[in-house]
Amino acid sequence: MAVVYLTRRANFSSAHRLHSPELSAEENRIIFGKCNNPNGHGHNYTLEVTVRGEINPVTGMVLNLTELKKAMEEAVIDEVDHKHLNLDVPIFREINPTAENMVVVFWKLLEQRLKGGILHEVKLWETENNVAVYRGE
Ligand SMILES: Nc1nc2c(c(=O)[nH]1)N=C([C@H](O)[C@H](O)COP(=O)(O)OP(=O)(O)OP(=O)(O)O)CN2
Ligand SMILES: [Zn+2]
Repeated sequence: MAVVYLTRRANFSSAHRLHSPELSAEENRIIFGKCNNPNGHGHNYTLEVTVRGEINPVTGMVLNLTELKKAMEEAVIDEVDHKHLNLDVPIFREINPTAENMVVVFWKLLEQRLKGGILHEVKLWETENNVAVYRGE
């Protein structure tokens, strides 16, 4: 049986501030620099989600891409698009919204939604030069 990797991409826009409550104000400024500005700043993120599985011989699909689109929209995009992550998204009130933390959070949301252990990779482009990847390890 052939195992195929299937990827769907989605875009969203969010504001965030990089800040750790475990650090002093000065340490936060030193570590996070301009990204620690209390007013926050925005990114146009690109999320890429890859599932992995055998091709269903009847449908010819690993997973219907329409289902993957819906799962991504409902589990992730609707929660974060046009939001200030630190203020409007409960989980990021507790977790610093770095790209690394975001991919792990998104993995958990998508894994619950997709079920069946088919999730392979969650990739988040924060800018065209900065990308974080998580494979559930
Ligand atoms: N390990 C991480 N480091 C940084 C993260 C992150 O999520 N993980 N995030 C940021 C900021 O969010 C920052 O906004 C990154 O974007 P930007 O400042 O635009 O990036 P650059 O200065 O590198 O801009 P280039 O145009 O790519 O030069 C910072 N660090
Ligand atoms: Zn940023």
